[in-house]
Amino acid sequence: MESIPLFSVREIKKIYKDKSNWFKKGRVVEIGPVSFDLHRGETLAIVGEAGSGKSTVGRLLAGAELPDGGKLYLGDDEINWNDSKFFCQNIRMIFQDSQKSLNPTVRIGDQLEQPLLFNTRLNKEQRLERINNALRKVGLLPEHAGYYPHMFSGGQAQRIGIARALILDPQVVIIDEALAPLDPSLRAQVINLLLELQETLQLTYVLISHQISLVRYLSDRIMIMDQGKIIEAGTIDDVFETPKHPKTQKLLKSLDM
Ligand SMILES: Nc1ncnc2c1ncn2[C@@H]1O[C@H](COP(=O)(O)OP(=O)(O)OP(=O)(O)O)[C@@H](O)[C@H]1O
Repeated sequence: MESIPLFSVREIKKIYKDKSNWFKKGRVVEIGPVSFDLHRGETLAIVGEAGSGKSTVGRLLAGAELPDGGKLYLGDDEINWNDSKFFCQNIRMIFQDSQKSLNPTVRIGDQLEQPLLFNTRLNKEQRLERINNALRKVGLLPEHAGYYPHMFSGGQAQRIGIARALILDPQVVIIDEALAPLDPSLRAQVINLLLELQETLQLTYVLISHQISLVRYLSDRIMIMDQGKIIEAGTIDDVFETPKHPKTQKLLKSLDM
């Protein structure tokens, strides 16, 4: 294993003023601090109940939200939080509802072309080649570029979400609850696809899920969050075999293992 981690996260945190209801008005919600190191090709799962802060961490990692503290490094380089182009090119996110995150009025090919237009200097022919390759990588066909989102099933839409995340050849991919909405057989297919892509492209994944059962076979390490804090972290085998925190033990008990 390489000695320098590919992706290092140091004490990132986010502070929100809770506006969710009148009684809690003014209450401060603090997410983090969160720190971890990931080597190239590894997967970290972030697991926690609704509201534990995992999606906030995902958005911070992808540069979609600015933190109230902390640092990110890709290899040796500290990432500038305001460098959205750098985030676009290196750290991408796959969302839960691919169908909804696609623009219904724009053909898939044009949606895949947008990040290439904004972030690369490829010419039209090169862009088309990238789009065809991205579609093939996720098990779709070049002719699918001419289709509109509604012409795809949920599983295919998820594949398009993956193609879109990979089109700029990122190093880190944040997968936020992207497996939860799929039925078990489709989910197995998407998990296999993610594992295959990870191996061929040496991708580094952060997998965010509220279902601990979904992450076991995809992850090397796991971090459990509760009320904005990390309550347990370790290798997947250690945490599954000897969970230390009572909440982790409860999450695992609910698995019916
Ligand atoms: N934009 C925001 N403004 C104010 N509070 C927020 C904001 N985003 C998240 N929060 C608060 O931060 C906490 C964590 O939310 P977050 O969505 O990160 O949790 P989560 O574990 O991903 O939950 P879920 O699975 O429901 O998405 C919650 O208390 C939420 O109300």
